[in-house]
Amino acid sequence: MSSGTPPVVLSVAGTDSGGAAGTAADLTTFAALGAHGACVVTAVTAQDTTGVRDVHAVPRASVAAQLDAVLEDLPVAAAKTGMLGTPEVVRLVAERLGGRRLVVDPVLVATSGAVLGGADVARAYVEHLLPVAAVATPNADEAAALLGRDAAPHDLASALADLGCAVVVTGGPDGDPAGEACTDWLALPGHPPTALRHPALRTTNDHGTGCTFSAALAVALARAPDPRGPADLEAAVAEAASHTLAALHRSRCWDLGRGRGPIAHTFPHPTASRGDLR
Ligand SMILES: Nc1ncnc2c1ncn2[C@@H]1O[C@H](COP(=O)(O)OP(=O)(O)O)[C@@H](O)[C@H]1O
Ligand SMILES: Cc1ncc(COP(=O)(O)O)c(N)n1
Repeated sequence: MSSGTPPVVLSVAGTDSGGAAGTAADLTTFAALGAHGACVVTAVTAQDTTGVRDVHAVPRASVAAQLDAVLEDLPVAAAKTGMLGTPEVVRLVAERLGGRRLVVDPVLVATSGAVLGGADVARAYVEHLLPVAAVATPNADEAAALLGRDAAPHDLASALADLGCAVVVTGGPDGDPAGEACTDWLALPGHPPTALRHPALRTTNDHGTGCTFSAALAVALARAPDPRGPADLEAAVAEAASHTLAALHRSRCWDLGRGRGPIAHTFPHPTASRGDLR
């Protein structure tokens, strides 16, 4: 690759009109971490910080055409999936991106509680996409929905890793009685799960956190020498968590919207330091 050329990382996700989650979170995270972002849109949501008002699923043929356009032209180093919306699109993504450096964030429910993928979508993830992914990043609720049963986060991580991919069951601050630490559980097929702990931040501006984390993980995997090796995987997850924590820290005092505000995707720029623009 010629000097200065960034790695290409692909987002396959839905849009969020409020600019907090989905495609917006992915592309801004890729840019912040020095990757060129390509994007395949699977759904258009009418969404703000308080909820999701409407979802338009992009037809399978159009998602397939977008995937073909990107894959036939660009050297995609890694990809991540967010909201896929329908079982047909989950299967399509498994066919086109399976076996690559692929991070699957199985988006089923938004921070606001809106359902973005039903039981049929959850089944398609388990049957088709997780077995061909490099890493899956469900939160504990999504992991339970995928397995159809509840259990402790480390058990959920182990059970999902049995499908053949590495799994990070992410945990927000609610998992800690004191609310001071977050524990993400990393499980690799055939290995006992490992607890990865980092400080918890008190904030209501966390819309888009899971998208930011999985996008940062895809960039780290794009650069990893051995993306399936335990050491590189653990380092990539730690990098993604630290990027996410820094982003949550930057947005913690923001006052945007009436609901759970966006996590910061931007890096402060010297010429854009006036925080009071309205
Ligand atoms: N309040 C918080 N403080 C610090 N880290 C957080 C906080 N909330 C989530 N995280 C971290 O952000 C990443 C994404 O997790 P999570 O919020 O569980 O995703 P999702 O949006 O899918 O529920 C994980 O590494 C998790 O530990
Ligand atoms: C289009 C789209 N993709 C993903 C999410 C999940 O993000 P969050 O869990 O922060 O609501 C979302 N709300 N909208």
